[in-house]
Amino acid sequence: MNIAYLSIGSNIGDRLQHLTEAVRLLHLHDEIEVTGISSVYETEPVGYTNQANFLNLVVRLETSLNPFELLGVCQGIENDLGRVREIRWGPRTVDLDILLYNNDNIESENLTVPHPRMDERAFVLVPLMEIAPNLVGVPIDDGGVIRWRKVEGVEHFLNEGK
Ligand SMILES: Nc1ncnc2c1ncn2[C@@H]1O[C@H](COP(=O)(O)OP(=O)(O)OP(=O)(O)O)[C@@H](O)[C@H]1O
Ligand SMILES: Nc1nc2c(c(=O)[nH]1)N=C(CO)CN2
Repeated sequence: MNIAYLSIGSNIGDRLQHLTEAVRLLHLHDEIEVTGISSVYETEPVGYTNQANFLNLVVRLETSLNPFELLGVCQGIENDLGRVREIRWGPRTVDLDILLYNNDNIESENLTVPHPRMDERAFVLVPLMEIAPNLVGVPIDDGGVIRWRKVEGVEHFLNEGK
């Protein structure tokens, strides 16, 4: 079984309904089980700022689909929910991006995983951190991404009193 994380966003129409329907359609797929859903966040547009605010969330999936099959399902859901592609990074009824697929690195014409812009997008990292705190990473100068790991905190001094 494979584990994937998707970012889902909407900034046209009934945004929350679009997000809800996208998650429902994913979960209804025979080869997908949605096993984690973040909170929904209202976010200002990045990349192309002359558009309405988005609602964003991140989901965790377990799936027998390969990454390219999963991309096809995502694009089918976008089409089912009426997405029209007019302006790059522009308004959309719904957008489903594959963030991570296992620990795979995929570089192909139609699919790059990890998503190439995920580590510069708070609308991705904040909901991802909520459902997978051990997965958030930061880019490093060789173009890679280091993955943070949680270590012991420093709050123990609070128990020592002042
Ligand atoms: N990880 C990925 N998830 C989804 N689509 C991807 C991914 N990597 C590459 N693509 C390709 O990107 C193409 C354009 O996707 P789309 O129009 O949704 O981009 P966008 O969401 O507006 O911008 P961004 O990719 O910056 O989020 C898709 O047709 C798809 O083939
Ligand atoms: N806040 C926000 N901004 C965006 C988003 C998005 O989902 N949320 N998606 C984009 C293209 O993928 C471009 N800009």
